[in-house]
Amino acid sequence: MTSVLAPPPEGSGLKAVPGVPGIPYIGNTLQVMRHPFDYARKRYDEYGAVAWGWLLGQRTVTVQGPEAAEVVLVNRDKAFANGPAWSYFIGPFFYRGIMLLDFDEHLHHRRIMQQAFTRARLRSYLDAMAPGIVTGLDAWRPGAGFKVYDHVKQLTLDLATDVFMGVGLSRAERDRVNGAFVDAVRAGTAYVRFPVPGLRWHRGLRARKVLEGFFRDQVPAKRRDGGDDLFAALCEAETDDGHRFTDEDVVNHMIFALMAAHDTTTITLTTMAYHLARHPEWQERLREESLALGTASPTDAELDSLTGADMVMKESLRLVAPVPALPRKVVKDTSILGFHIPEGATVVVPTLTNHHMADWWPDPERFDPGRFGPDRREDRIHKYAWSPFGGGAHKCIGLYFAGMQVKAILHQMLVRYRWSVPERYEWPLDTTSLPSPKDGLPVRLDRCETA
Ligand code: HEM
Repeated sequence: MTSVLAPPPEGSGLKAVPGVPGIPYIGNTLQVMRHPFDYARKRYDEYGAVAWGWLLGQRTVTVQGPEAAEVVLVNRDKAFANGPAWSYFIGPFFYRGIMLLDFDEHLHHRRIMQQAFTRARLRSYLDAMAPGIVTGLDAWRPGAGFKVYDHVKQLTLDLATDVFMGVGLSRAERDRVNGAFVDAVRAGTAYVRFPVPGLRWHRGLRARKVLEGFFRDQVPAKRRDGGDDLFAALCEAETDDGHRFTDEDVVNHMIFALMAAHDTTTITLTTMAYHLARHPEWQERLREESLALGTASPTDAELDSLTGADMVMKESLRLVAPVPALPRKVVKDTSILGFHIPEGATVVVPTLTNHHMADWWPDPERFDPGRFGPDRREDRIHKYAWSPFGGGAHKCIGLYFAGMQVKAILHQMLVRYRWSVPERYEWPLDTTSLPSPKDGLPVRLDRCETA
């Protein structure tokens, strides 16, 4: 039965947010997590862009479409806060990560962090990453049933150890740290949100301790010795007016940055690999583009020139947004597109499903990288129609780095391997946590004759 979230203040001219809340606390959580696309379409058809329901234990207003996304992400009257919203999901595991800070404090940290993401720094990260990409890919074993997701995830985790931490680790130590990250990320979408030994939440809390201990032990040496990695960059980062991170800030930001970087990049590359397997003509086009560079280790400018790869990356980020939803807590009464949004509610921008809205994207389910070509630029329909990196004050600080890393890895994959899936294969996408293929995306991997 339809019920309104809260009556709007008298004389405000605002409308009440409609919705079918469902059973308190549980509501429509299972449908949203298991069938996000169907559910979003149904809700949009019934209620339009702004509707509410219980989701993961909270009264949640889901706002669909780029217009509402812009209001929330640009956050002109500072009514939407990141910290309390994200903390609910990942706070115990990613405590005081920059995405969980708000307003003046967030700005203060962001200005310092920006020093670790300058063009010069990114170039040195790319240089540090290049040998690891080659070694990692050369170790892949061609054949049937090669699980792309699992291998790419291992590769991006290993690269993170080189580029982000810049510390030589034994395989066992790497696996311990990498395992802790995996547990910390998975904990965010636990159904049971308190520590029961053996379950996701409990494992996440234990993982946080492992990570804190690991980074805390390394900070003094990093501060002393410096380096070309993100860890050293965060230790050295200083604004023009002399602000720097404390040791605790560095630990918190490192833990967060690793999480922010590796799963998102893995999902992007896996989605690209999936569509390139289903569309061999695009795979060939990108391979030719890569081979035409005529170099074993492309520079950032050369990677930028891979326009086909860029279009495929954008289309893959559209079809599967690695961060599927951006939650915000409403810290004062406000409005979205004429609807009254009361303080205390949670608002969610569902990027994953927004990118599939037929009102904004022609033939939205179709893999069609050409929509990002210079002659079409379908994303220009609205500034927030394509927003896999979010927007406003919290817009992804690593978006350029992500593009470089994804293209550097894809380039090396294309020149070494050709991969395919059976004609009718469709991947089973798991959307209960960050999106990923349930089957790991098994492909037939063959070495290219040119490699
Ligand atoms: C394809 C890959 C990536 C995607 C799709 C992605 C997506 C996002 C999104 C949607 C947000 C905004 C969250 C919000 O507004 O609540 C964000 C924030 C952030 N991302 Fe990324 N990200 C990617 C890669 C990276 C990489 C490689 C790094 C680091 C090297 C990174 C670091 C961050 C950080 C630090 C924030 C928080 C920024 C802030 O709150 O000021 N991301 N990312």
